Amino acid sequence: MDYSGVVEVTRDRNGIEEILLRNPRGASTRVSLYGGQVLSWRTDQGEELLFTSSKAIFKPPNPVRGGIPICFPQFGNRGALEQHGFARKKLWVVDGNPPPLHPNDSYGKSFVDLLLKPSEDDLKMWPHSFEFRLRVAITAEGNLAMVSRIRNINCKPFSFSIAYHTYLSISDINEVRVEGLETLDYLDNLLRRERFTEQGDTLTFESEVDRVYLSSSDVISVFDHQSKRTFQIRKKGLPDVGKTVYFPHPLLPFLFAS
Ligand SMILES: O=P(O)(O)OC[C@H]1O[C@H](O)[C@H](O)[C@@H](O)[C@@H]1O
Repeated sequence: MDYSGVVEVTRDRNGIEEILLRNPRGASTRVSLYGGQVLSWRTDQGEELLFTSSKAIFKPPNPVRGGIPICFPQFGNRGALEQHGFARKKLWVVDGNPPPLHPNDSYGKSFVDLLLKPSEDDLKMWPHSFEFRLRVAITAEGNLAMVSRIRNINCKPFSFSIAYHTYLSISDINEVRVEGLETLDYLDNLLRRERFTEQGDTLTFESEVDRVYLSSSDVISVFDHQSKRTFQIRKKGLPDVGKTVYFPHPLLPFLFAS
């Protein structure tokens, strides 16, 4: 089974296209061309798995606080660009003819490929010619899969950061624990990025947390005891994990950066 099941293309209130993907069992994801941002991921029972803030502003040029903003070419304020770079505030296009990916990245998945190229203005801020290809896919099992490919289209080397700034929907932050970050070093954004080592076996949350865990393993689990749901987050080629929890809001943004 190999299908690219784009079910529907709609326009949001600003006239920007959104693409709905659905798997045969009915699990779905919706991605906006604004920012290449996944805004929804639903189970086959229709339950939303991503959080979007009720205060999110759906009006360009604001970034949307919710779903999965793409941070590129900078994560956070670690660089000269605006917070999280410009990709989350740009209009992406659908790439009808992307360079081939590994067959496993297509097999049994419903997917769409998006493309971002720098505008003249972007090149003034960040003078590097790139093509950013993003594949968003939903698997036969209802998993959400994202693959990013950044191509340097001239010969001058450049470095960048990328993050999937994923806002997971959880029931009650007091009922959540995270496994897979034990014993790692992290930079604490609430303490001027000072470096600490994680001591606990699993992580629970009692107050605001804003950290980047360094060189994490490729599987992290987020257990939500109240909703009896476990998110398993698998990554490849992205070394670090960030974790931000705002209190008292019931959301657990989770992100990966490199
Ligand atoms: O408000 P935004 O620009 O979307 O950033 C949202 C969050 O991004 C990261 O998680 C940073 O570590 C946080 O300090 C920041 O609050």
